[in-house]
Amino acid sequence: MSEVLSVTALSRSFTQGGARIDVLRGVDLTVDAGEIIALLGPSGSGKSTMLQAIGLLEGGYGGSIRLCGVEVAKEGNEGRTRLRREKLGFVYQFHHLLPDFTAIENVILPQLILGRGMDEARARAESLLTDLGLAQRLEHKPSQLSGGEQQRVAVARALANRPALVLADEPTGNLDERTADVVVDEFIRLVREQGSAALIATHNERLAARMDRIVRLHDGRLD
Ligand SMILES: Nc1ncnc2c1ncn2[C@@H]1O[C@H](COP(=O)(O)OP(=O)(O)OP(=O)(O)O)[C@@H](O)[C@H]1O
Repeated sequence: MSEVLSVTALSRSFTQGGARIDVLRGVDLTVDAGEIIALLGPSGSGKSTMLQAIGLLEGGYGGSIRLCGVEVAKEGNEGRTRLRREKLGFVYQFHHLLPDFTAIENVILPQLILGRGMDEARARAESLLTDLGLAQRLEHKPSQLSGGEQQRVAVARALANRPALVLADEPTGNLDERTADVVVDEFIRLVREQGSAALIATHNERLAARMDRIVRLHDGRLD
């Protein structure tokens, strides 16, 4: 299996009010192409911090992150931005959709940023949203959609560029249990269909059991 992500000795500390907390203390993780991994850990254990580092959203960490064979620390800002756009997709707890754009526009936009033509981007967005049961909601704005629908649009947006790795931070944390189950099932199905890997932080052991592998963050390391 080819390797999508290799994290070695990842560390991250914060200093708050003069006190230093070591949130990540040497995290090692390898993710193979197409692998779907649940990241579990109690509140405050550092799941979001870990996803932010892997998401190349923040510097300030120690250790090594290799994404699709590229050592991230050796890249400048431009290189990191390109890697993020080309290789990663993100789903957050709250959808973070652009409020003034329709569902389909929210899914088209990241594709245009990567240079895909409008017709192709629109066709891909429509196909993903239809697959997620939103064929009748393409022209709705986020505020006109239910929480579960908004999260489906966020899933479509994350997958639009066929990322090698999807990072999801509590993707169904604000949904009721039944809706969360359905959205996670659809999410996993689509990720599998297109062969992406995924690292999904969750508190929910039941949802985690549907994934290929579970890793647990504890005392700043993965068990
Ligand atoms: N920018 C920051 N400055 C100071 N401390 C921070 C910062 N970001 C995170 N922390 C601290 O790092 C620890 C880990 O936070 P993080 O959000 O990564 O945990 P989590 O496992 O995702 O928690 P939850 O499941 O509640 O979302 C917490 O104690 C938090 O207070």
